[in-house]
Amino acid sequence: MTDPFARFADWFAAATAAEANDPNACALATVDAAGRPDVRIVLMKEWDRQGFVFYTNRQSAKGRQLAHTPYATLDFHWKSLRRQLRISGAVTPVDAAQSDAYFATRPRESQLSAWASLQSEPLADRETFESRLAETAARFPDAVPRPPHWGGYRVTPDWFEFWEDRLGRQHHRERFDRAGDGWQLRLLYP
Ligand SMILES: Cc1cc2nc3c(=O)[nH]c(=O)nc-3n(C[C@H](O)[C@H](O)[C@H](O)COP(=O)(O)O)c2cc1C
Ligand SMILES: Cc1ncc(COP(=O)(O)O)c(CN)c1O
Repeated sequence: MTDPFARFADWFAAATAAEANDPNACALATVDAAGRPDVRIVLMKEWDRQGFVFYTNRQSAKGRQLAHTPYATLDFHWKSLRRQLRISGAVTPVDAAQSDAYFATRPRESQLSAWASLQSEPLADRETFESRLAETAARFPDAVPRPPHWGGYRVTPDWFEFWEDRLGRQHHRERFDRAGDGWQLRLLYP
């Protein structure tokens, strides 16, 4: 199979069937303005041939890092399957219509949190956050609009690596590199 998206569909379906929770959880690696790496878990919410989308606060540490260096690597580890998948490429913001559509599917509490949380900024105490949540709830008694600073990012892959555990650490690694309109598949030593 030399189509990494078809392979992704297979592996993601298997992970969805096998994992106890969050088969869409992946580590998101970014680079800060000083060239230092950073990493945290996000949930991959949408994907197609254009790439893999997660949602966050664009003013967070990761948002600032992506504004400065618009590249990222995602790393899924499906423990029950003993599989790892890395996906790396350029990152672009998801457009307003798609971000609005996703935001509208979230529970009200999560929507309020997106307004009330100054994600990654220091928080003096828990009460400060709770009073910001209460103010936001009063401000939006009905539908909660998407905050302008909250939205999706799409990682458009230029490579994938599908890693599978084998006995004796003789693992199987398949690396797909973008090559013109298609993909070049090579094995890597474990
Ligand atoms: C399982 C799991 C899923 C998460 N999903 C997201 C997510 O989709 N978006 C998000 O902004 N933060 C998510 N978080 C929180 C992030 O890991 C992180 O704490 C937060 O985004 C701030 O990261 P930053 O300071 O590097 O920007 C998740 C955490 C866990 C443990
Ligand atoms: C702060 C934050 N933002 C966004 C998400 C994405 O998931 P959801 O849209 O389902 O809340 C998560 C998931 N843990 C999260 O913790």
